[in-house]
Amino acid sequence: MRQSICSQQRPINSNVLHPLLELEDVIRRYIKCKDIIILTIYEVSDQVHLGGIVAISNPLLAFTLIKRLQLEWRNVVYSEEATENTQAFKDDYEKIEEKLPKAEDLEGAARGLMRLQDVYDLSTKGLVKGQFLQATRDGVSTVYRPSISITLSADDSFQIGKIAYDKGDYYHSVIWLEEAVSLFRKKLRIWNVEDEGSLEEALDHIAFSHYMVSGNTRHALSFSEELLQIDSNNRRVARNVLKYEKILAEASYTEPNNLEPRRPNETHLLTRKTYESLCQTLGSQPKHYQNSNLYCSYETNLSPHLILQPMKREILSQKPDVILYHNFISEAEGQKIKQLASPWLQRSVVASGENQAAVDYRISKSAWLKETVDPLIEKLDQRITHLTGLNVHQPYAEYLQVVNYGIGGHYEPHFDHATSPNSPLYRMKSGNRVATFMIYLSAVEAGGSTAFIYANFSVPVVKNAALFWWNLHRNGQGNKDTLHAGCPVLVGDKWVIRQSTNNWVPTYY
Ligand SMILES: O=C(O)CCC(=O)C(=O)O
Ligand SMILES: [Fe+2]
Repeated sequence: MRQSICSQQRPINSNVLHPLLELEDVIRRYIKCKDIIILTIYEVSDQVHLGGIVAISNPLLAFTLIKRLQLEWRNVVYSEEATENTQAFKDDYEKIEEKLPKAEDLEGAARGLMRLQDVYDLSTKGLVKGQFLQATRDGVSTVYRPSISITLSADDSFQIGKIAYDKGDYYHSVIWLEEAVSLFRKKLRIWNVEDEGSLEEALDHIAFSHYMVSGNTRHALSFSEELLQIDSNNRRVARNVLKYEKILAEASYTEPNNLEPRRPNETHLLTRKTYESLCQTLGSQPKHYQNSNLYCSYETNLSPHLILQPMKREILSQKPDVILYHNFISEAEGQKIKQLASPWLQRSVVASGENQAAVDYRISKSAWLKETVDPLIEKLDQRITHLTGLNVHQPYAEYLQVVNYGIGGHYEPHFDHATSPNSPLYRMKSGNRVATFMIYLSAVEAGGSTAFIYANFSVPVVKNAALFWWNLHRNGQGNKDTLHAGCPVLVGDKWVIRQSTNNWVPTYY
């Protein structure tokens, strides 16, 4: 016997769960609807309740949950099977539909999953089975072991492949549709009302993807032939079969040298290889015992405010200077900052020429907190000043920025200082960013480290610690060694506060 939904303990504090809780209310009232509807909500509830909030940090659960709420629920509610006695249910569903994840959320979740798969070199077959496996020279290694295993269905794999396909990303469509085809084949034409895809759809899309990604006409032909056997009246597919046969029969046809689909470098990142290996490992920086200049100490910066409670300082690197201050913020302060920022979070933007824009290479949400919002902000500002000697008030600095990276959220390699005179920083006459002070407000379960690309090391997320580095040399020139990145969050929810100080020069100088 399943436990009643109403008696189950509700999880708290997760953005993704709000619409689910409302759905539960609707469902409770129409619990006598078709079994399939009840099953779907039970399934989601079970998964969520079993692992609580921890489980929702699993990217596979996040994707399947968003897919259920965005796509599968709609398919069930508007299905023929659900038409009897469900008009009232439909009305309620339409009332809350606005709050449910949108198609763009589903696309974002799928693309986040593909990003994680690329950066952490995860096997697609493993992901489908709920495992986070990475190919190594000696076999496979487990990158992360989830507390509950979420397997992906044929339709889940189809949906990820289809999202890649619609973007013209045939590399990912091939690898995900391969899984979808093999799972749909095993289902022997059993169709679920909530499903969007089918074996026919998957064969159709994979045939064209193979043709597009590596000119693999033989694969395109064999998938099209399989489809034609199932759907013999499909004239379009029959024409495709003829087309592929003709190409292969041409005297001038030569098999492409490399039929392995090649991964696209969408953001044209030159340092991608180093960046990804730093996200997977922690790099090869010397250890403290190998370099006596990298040591831990208590720091007061000669400030009377820190004499009684010095800060635990760990020097991580000297080229560039990077320092980690442990326990910089308390648990309660971190919680409070997250609460203050939450209502104001919006998609993060970056300087793009003279403007600001949302870009694929930075995926997170952020909010700016002025000192007037709460006395805690001023308290933190002062603590930063006591420790670093830097003035962190306007116009010598920006406002505190709180950043939240969800699953797959990242910030590809970049400099915090402006490298072009057209940067908005110069237009505001605030000077360039001298230093960055970044506080980790949360731990993550896997991924999310801060990677210093040229310096070849990465810093794992240490909850409540603060990372500090100088972006500029003493002469005001940008320090190229500071190229750094926020690796994608594999499992968890990463929160940071960042503060950049400027070398603002008053105009009367
Ligand atoms: O999140 C991180 O680890 C790095 C963030 C970062 O580089 C930035 O916000 O400028
Ligand atoms: Fe940065």
